[in-house]
Amino acid sequence: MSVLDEIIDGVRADLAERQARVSLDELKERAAKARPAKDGVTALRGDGVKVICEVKRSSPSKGALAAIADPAGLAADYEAGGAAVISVLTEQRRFGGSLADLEAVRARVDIPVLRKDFIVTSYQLWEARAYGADLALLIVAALDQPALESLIERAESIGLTPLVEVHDEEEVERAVDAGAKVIGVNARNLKTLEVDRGTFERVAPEIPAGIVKVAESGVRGPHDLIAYANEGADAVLVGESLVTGRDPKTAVSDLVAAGEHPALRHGRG
Ligand SMILES: O=P(O)(O)OC[C@@H](O)[C@@H](O)c1c[nH]c2ccccc12
Repeated sequence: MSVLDEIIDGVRADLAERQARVSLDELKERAAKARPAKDGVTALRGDGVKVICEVKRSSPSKGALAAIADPAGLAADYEAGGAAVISVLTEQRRFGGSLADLEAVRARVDIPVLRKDFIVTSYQLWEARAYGADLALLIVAALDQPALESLIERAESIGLTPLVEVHDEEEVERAVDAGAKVIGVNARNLKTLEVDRGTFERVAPEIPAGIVKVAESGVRGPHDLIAYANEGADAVLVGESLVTGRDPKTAVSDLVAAGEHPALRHGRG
């Protein structure tokens, strides 16, 4: 069984518990009271490379990264540094996150918030909306094609922007066929947990013009952002280097400044 399969088994067990506690109707009521979702596509397009900053306590590959006693405070630092979107890991077992983290972050920042989890049912999309998310991650490798299609549709119908994650050319094709408007290329293979920074350069040319391209994982600092930008990234998603660094706000503003440099040639379109 791959790491991804193991993670998803745990996610399904935790999900079953929440579903036993909170009915779908209750979630929908809560979602109806949430502030309307902000458009994730707009937030990730435009001049300069957008920076998505992640609140992440631990990871399956590295174990504990940072305690993050105050996720909302960290998100506020990210926002002050110029982040375009905040990503909040809500998976509990391997990443140490929760819906409470999502809710706390949502209450503190004005920019869009991404629910980062292993979403396998529409219940989780309703949760995302109920706890204030504007975007939700959908991992192609975790879903069969009918499930991917229906989750993209459901996400959009309730106002969420799906960030559809791929690892190779075949998954790009599936994402595009399913109607993805924002595609994230994850340099970390979720089956082996290895990071290959060459993944984006290989896979991004398969993504049609007009779709927002996000380079995910392995960004250590401005030089990695610049490399991804030159390979056509509209945005980068950064976690570990921000949560383990000493000054997240400055680290984000250094990334944002690098992404705004006029010499950068973005592959936008
Ligand atoms: O911490 P990093 O290497 O900067 O990576 C962030 C993000 O890309 C990574 O957390 C991630 C990308 N896709 C995921 C899917 C599930 C969980 C986590 C992820």
